Amino acid sequence: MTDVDFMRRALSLAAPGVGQTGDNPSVGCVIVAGDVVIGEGATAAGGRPHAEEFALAQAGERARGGDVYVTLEPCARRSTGGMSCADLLIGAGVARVVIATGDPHPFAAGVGVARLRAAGIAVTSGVMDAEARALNAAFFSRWDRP
Ligand SMILES: Nc1c(N[C@@H]2O[C@H](COP(=O)(O)O)[C@@H](O)[C@H]2O)[nH]c(=O)[nH]c1=O
Repeated sequence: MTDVDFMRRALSLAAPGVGQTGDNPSVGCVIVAGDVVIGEGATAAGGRPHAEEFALAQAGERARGGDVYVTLEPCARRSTGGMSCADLLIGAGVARVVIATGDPHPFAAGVGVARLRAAGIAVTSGVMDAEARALNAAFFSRWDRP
């Protein structure tokens, strides 16, 4: 299985939620140990919880050292005041995060990636970028506006 295979699975988790997540984009997340999926999830209807929260809850302790595939840069701040997904991933001890595309929202906008890297997590971005942007086209056209 390749990065593209797992990202395709994450995108397919996010697809049914498009249009149901309010102001939030619909995001998919898959956590893998070796080649085995140990957790997965998508943004809940209404926009919360986030995809990573579901996937981490399912993976539990097995997430340590795992690879995470997520269709959007993990958030670095929450409007609800809870833990950001970047901090949750760091706390879980994952080894690598593969991201389809950056989050233009001011609650992430490069800060999520920078925080993961500062914590020693390997980050790869741009895997199926165009597909991820097309999936949440309304969200991206709203935030990418100058
Ligand atoms: N839906 C979604 C994200 N959405 C992003 O999270 C931020 C808003 O957080 P909040 O208002 O607290 O729900 C904002 O940057 C938005 O683009 N992020 C993720 O890591 N995973 C998810 O599943």
